[in-house]
Amino acid sequence: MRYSFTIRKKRAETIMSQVLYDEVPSLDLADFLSGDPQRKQRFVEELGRAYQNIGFVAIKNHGLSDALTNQLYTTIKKFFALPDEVKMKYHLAHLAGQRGYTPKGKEHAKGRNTGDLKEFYHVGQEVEGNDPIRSQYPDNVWPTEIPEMEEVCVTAYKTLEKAGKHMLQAIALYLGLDEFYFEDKVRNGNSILRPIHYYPIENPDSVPADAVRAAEHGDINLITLLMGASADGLQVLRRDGQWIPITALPEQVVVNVGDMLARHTNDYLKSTIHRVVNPPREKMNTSRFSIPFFMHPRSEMDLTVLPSCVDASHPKKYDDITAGDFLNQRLAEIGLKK
Ligand SMILES: O=C(O)CCC(=O)C(=O)O
Ligand SMILES: [Fe+2]
Repeated sequence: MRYSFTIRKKRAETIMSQVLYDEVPSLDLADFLSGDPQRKQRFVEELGRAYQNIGFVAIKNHGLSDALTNQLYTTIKKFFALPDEVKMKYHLAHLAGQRGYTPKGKEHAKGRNTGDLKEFYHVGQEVEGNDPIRSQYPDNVWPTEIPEMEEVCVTAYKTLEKAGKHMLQAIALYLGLDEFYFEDKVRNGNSILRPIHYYPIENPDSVPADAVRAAEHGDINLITLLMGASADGLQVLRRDGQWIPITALPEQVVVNVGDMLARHTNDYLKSTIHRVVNPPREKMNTSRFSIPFFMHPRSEMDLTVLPSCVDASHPKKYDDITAGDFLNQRLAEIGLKK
């Protein structure tokens, strides 16, 4: 039986408001794509329930092969192993970190001044077809020292983008929208693949006392698909204030709700605060790598709160804004844009 969105929402809220997850739920994207209406519906319900609560799931069968994953890690490790002065050739300050390399300690979480203990590389959309949006995006930059980086990163980008579109179809169904509601909004969207290196620190006393790998934050975008989250350190903040470690398996990708989707749904779906904590002092001299894919829509997407997410007990919390304006606001707040 299918409930209307409002009834389903109320029912889920009464049942689920008591639930505190001890771990992030695991789902199989193959269920959604199986062609079996019941399996598909179950995926939608479980995903929605997780997103109303903890804001994170771990999924398998996302389409990224082990071979591609390994190739991607090998490639980005080679890049980050280059000397800082070589990597700095790919730091393009005028692009607000949108493309290429961002050096150590540059980005900080919203509301903080101390930079995170990380360096990263941004890969943006390679526009397909004759879409005039091409003129909005800066070109990708590719390090000449690592010739395979372009192909590996673009292939991973397109694969994660496809998985992200399927996740958005499931989200749209959960919200009582047309399954393809997000399709035209994310076509040639402003998504970013961000390989991150949390670099080794030989002397922990040499960094500010409050410096962490990634300080607590919510992601800016619609949804994030995160590879490599299984390495120790990533934690999500549960509603009761407790930090829950993410324990994804190597074959899983973690997919979480970002602030744009939370805003569009009036916080019906939760953009949960998360962080990457430092290892114990004696292990500060080790590296950690992760590769989030931040799925952004086209800048013109209207993030105005969906009318179906507003009622007497959930008044509209956010002003109307486009995705492009929201992104610019947030880039300034995290130190990447003036
Ligand atoms: O490195 C991780 O596991 C998470 C990174 C993250 O949350 C981010 O870059 O937004
Ligand atoms: Fe994040």
